[in-house]
Amino acid sequence: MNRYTVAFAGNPNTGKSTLFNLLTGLRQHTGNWAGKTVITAEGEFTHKNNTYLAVDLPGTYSLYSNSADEEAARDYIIFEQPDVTLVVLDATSLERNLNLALQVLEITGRAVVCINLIDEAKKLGIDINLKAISKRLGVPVAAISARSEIGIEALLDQIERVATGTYTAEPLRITYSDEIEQGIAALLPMVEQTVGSRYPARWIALRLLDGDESLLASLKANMGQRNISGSKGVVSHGVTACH
Ligand SMILES: Nc1nc2c(ncn2[C@@H]2O[C@H](COP(=O)(O)OP(=O)(O)OP(=O)(O)O)[C@@H](O)[C@H]2O)c(=O)[nH]1
Ligand SMILES: [Mg+2]
Repeated sequence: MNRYTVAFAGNPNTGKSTLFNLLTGLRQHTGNWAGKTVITAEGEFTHKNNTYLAVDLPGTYSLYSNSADEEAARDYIIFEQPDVTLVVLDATSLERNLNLALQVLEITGRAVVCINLIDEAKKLGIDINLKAISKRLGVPVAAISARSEIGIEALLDQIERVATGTYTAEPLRITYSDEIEQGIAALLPMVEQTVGSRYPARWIALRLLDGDESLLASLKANMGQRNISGSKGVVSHGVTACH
């Protein structure tokens, strides 16, 4: 029996805590207003032969640095490196919700996309082509209703495939405008040299181009000041150069 970590990410109010409670038997607070989960809650569940540590992250619209919640969710995914990041989406607002999924996929391919509230989507006549979405995103996709307990076993099977490495992800890679891609290409070797292969260098380069000081501070805190400011001051230089 192996033990894996699964982080629950998603926009506010998409049912992360409802799913977390269903799986772990815990009672993380849920409700229909935004921003309830302010600290990460942890609980365990088992599926088939494996145990999973579930981590309920705060709801966020992005992994930029607009709020403490976004920084907490971002730092968890980057530095704790869960075996699986489960991105919980609201089936009734997929277009808006997919933005966060794309951001997660820029950081890690060890992800499962969970489309929740399919009971509500059904009522609205929304038909979701799971196969097409999964093919496009390059990671497993499951449709569930956490409240009505629909689709949970299939979701757990997908989590297992990613956790155990039996699913080979090909996470969608966004190609940006030429100007941004050139900036990434210029920064990438320096970022790779500074942070090593453990961290998502392309994504970090992208955030540094955007002047994300909070990410830089987190990198420094998590990797140690000496590594990151390094002999050449590589990453700091990247930030100032691109403002
Ligand atoms: N109809 C329906 N409602 C759901 C479902 N899952 C969750 N909900 C409801 O959606 C609301 C939000 O659920 P939460 O679990 O608190 O959402 P959350 O993603 O943890 O929210 P934050 O912690 O703010 O990010 C609650 O009223 C839930 O009962 C579902 O599958 N169907
Ligand atoms: Mg919650």
